[in-house]
Amino acid sequence: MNGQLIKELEEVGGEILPSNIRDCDEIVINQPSFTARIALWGGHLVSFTPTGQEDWLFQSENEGADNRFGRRHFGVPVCWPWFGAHDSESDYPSHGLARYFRWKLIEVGRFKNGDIKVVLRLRSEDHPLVEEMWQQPFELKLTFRLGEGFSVSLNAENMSDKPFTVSEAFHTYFRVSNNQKTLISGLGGVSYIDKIDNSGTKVQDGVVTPCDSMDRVYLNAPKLTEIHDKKLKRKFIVESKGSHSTVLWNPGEALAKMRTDIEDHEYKSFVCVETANALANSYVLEPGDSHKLKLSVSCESL
Ligand SMILES: O=P(O)(O)OC[C@H]1O[C@@H](O)[C@H](O)[C@@H](O)[C@@H]1O
Repeated sequence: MNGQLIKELEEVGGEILPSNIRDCDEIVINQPSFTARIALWGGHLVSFTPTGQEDWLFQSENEGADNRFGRRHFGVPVCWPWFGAHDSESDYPSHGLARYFRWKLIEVGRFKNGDIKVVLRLRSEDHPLVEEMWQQPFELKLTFRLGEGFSVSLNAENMSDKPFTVSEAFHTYFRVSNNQKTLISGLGGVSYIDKIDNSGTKVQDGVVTPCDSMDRVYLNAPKLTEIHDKKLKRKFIVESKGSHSTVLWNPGEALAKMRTDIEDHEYKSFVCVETANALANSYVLEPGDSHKLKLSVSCESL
């Protein structure tokens, strides 16, 4: 890796360490007010832990399968350029290709207010398999802003001469003390596709609680959602830009037991609130155009 970048990373209190995620390096940033980890594998924020608090993000104890598309994606996985199953290729992984390749660190520094900035990039030409799975050239840039809270922005550019359709998400695993007692507000009155009830359309009545065994795509969703955790006396404020869908997911007990990437009981410790453009909110990216998807997370005491 570029020596100058390593130096700049060290200047902001960061270092590159080996990780057990696909034997791929991880960026670790230690500040007086927080510690954060970003995996180059999949370009995802693995952990964000303000000093004296529990991690805001969930990680499984399970090592996951070791095959090419075996997953080990918690924290804030990046799903792009398709969300869910691929339209025609049944052997392609769900939720796109971005979380299965090594991203490159291209910039590190500070924002004006002192927040840490880390930028990663994935281009189609970085790996022959990327070009095989998605024939039209693209460039993805992920910008992490780490401070009192964190934000992640995904800038996607269509470098080809033809339009393509994108569905995408930040599939964030928020750590909670007990999914049964977690409450999500901000989605009242919004229509959603209930994927575990024959993908029927329903309308959200008030808050979502308990957060158990659910797989819902809220379409044309509001920009602000809150996750209330009474036991930890905290709420996450989840704000989105360039996103029109919010996806809520928790596997529940039965599905968790069938999955090979999490321990049986771990479904109780997270809820996925995903900043997305999915199903009817997918969009067409014209040649030369780019689109920015942004997630900002802050936390307040309850
Ligand atoms: O196992 P994966 O590919 O990370 O996906 C987990 C879940 O992610 C959610 O976003 C989907 O709506 C679910 O249908 C899916 O099961």
